[in-house]
Order: sequence, then structure tokens, then C-alpha cells
Amino acid sequence: MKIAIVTGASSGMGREFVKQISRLYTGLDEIWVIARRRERLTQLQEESMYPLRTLDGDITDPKFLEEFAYLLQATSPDVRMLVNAAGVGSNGTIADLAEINDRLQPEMVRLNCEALLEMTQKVLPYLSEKSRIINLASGAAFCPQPGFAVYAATKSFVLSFSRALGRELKKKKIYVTAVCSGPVATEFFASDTMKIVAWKKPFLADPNAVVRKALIDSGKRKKLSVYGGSMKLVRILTKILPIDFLVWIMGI
Ligand SMILES: NC(=O)C1=CN([C@@H]2O[C@H](COP(=O)(O)OP(=O)(O)OC[C@H]3O[C@@H](n4cnc5c(N)ncnc54)[C@H](OP(=O)(O)O)[C@@H]3O)[C@@H](O)[C@H]2O)C=CC1
Ligand SMILES: CC(=O)[C@H](N)C(=O)O
Repeated sequence: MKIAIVTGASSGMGREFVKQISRLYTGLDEIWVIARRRERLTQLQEESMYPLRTLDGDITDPKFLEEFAYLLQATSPDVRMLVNAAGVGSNGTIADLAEINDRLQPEMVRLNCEALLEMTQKVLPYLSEKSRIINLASGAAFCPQPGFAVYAATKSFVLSFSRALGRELKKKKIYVTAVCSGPVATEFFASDTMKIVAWKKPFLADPNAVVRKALIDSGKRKKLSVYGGSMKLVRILTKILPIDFLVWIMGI
């Protein structure tokens, strides 16, 4: 059974990946969609040409991860694509966010880094030649960001992890792409602790376009998918400017 697996499939870019994978890829038997909001995943079936297997649960929950591992073992699928899209962010200083809720930032690390690693580890034995992993990192991975510190650090983890994993899997011809986009118009910015800052608003990208580029870049076996001219420029600047200057700019 050939499948694709998408985490964070109930909204934003994860949802868009399911729709576009369904349109662009032939030969799949199922897409496994993962998120906590079951009704959203069920509705998604209307937008997919492939049968969806709805796995509703919290990917930071060890029980969910155990059941997921058991399902993989029981069905032994040929996973053609894994998209790790589940992720959250909060902005504010580390001290302010800790005062609001001291679990907020540790849980962000647990979801954005640990759960992504756990999902990847579990799926790895079921990936075969020419299969793909797409990890949602962010342009925030390129540089430390005072006021968005833990989120940016989690995304640096995702980028670094993706690059190294891609190298490790090269011999097996399994290709890993880290998606490093700027702000994208999704529910990501709808939470009480994640407000989009004013200067980012003009740069908000359409999730449809970011995901389309990610799938094209993954098809081209690119290690990074960077959407839009402004984010490409940011990437170059973060390579050439001194780190202290960059951190100062980001903290203004
Ligand atoms: N929006 C942006 O500007 C950018 C986002 N990114 C990254 O892209 C990824 C997708 O973000 P985006 O689509 O914008 O955000 P959304 O908020 O729209 O989607 C996040 C998804 O993650 C799922 N999710 C959250 N927590 C859990 C959990 N504990 N277990 C399982 N699923 C969970 C949510 O589903 P549910 O609540 O149903 O569980 C939802 O489907 C994230 O990793 C984000 O960091 C990268 C660059 C820019
Ligand atoms: C939320 C993101 O990841 C985005 N790149 C941003 O910096 O706003």
C-alpha cells in the first residue's frame, strides 16, 4: 500500500499539502492525515481524490505515537511522502511568555522539534527509494529572533535536522526538503499568544503558493524551499551580515 502522511493536516499548509498531493501525485492508495481536530480532517475527504485515513490525536502524546507505530507495523505501508507540518508559535519575550504560561515554550519545543523527530523516526523504516520528507521549518530558522526566540530556535533545529537527515538518507535515494518561508496567511496567527507584527503583514504569502513551490522543490530534490524574493534576500543577508548585527536588527 503506497501512502503519503501529512501532520498538521487540519488547517493551513498541512491541509493545502493534502489537497495538492491528491491532485499532483498518481499511484497512492491512501493519504494519512494527522491533527487533533477530527471534524476538520473528516471534511478534508471532500477535497481529496484519495481515501484519507484520519488519525486524530496529539502528536506530542506518547500514547498517540505508540498507536501510530503500531498502525505502521500492522499495515507495513510504502510511505512515498512524509510531510511534517504540525507546529505552533508564540511571540513575546521569553520572560513574558513564561509569565503567561510556563508550559507554552516547553510545549512548543516538544511539538516543533521532539514530535517532528518522533514522527520521522517512526516512519523512516517505511520509506523506500525516491520517497520524500518535507519538513516545515521557516525563514525564522535563518537567524535568532529576540521576541520570537523559542520559535526561531525550534525552526533552526528543523532546518539543521533536515539538512543532516537528507545527507544520511542520500544513499537510500530518499530526499529531504526543509520549507523556509516568510509569514503565510494561516490560522497560525490566530492564537492569543501569536499576533502578526505590523511590518510582516505586507509579506503574508498564500499557503497555496508556498505549498506548490515546496512540492515542486521536493520533486527537484532541493534541500531548501524558500518562497518569495524577500525571503531569498533575507537568507542571503543572514549569511553575510555579522550575527550580532542581525540579532540587534531582529530585536528592534
Ligand atoms: N504561517 C506561517 O507564517 C508559517 C508557518 N510555518 C510552519 O508551518 C507549519 C504549519 O503552519 P500553518 O499551516 O501556518 O499553521 P496552522 O496553525 O494553520 O496549522 C498548524 C497545524 O498543526 C496542528 N497541530 C498543532 N498542534 C498539534 C498537536 N499537538 N498534535 C497534532 N497536530 C497539531 C494543527 O491541528 P489541530 O489544532 O487540529 O491539532 C494544525 O493542523 C508549522 O510548523 C509552522 O511553524 C513556517 C513558516 C511560516
Ligand atoms: C511564522 C513563521 O514561521 C514566519 N516565517 C514568520 O517569521 O512570521
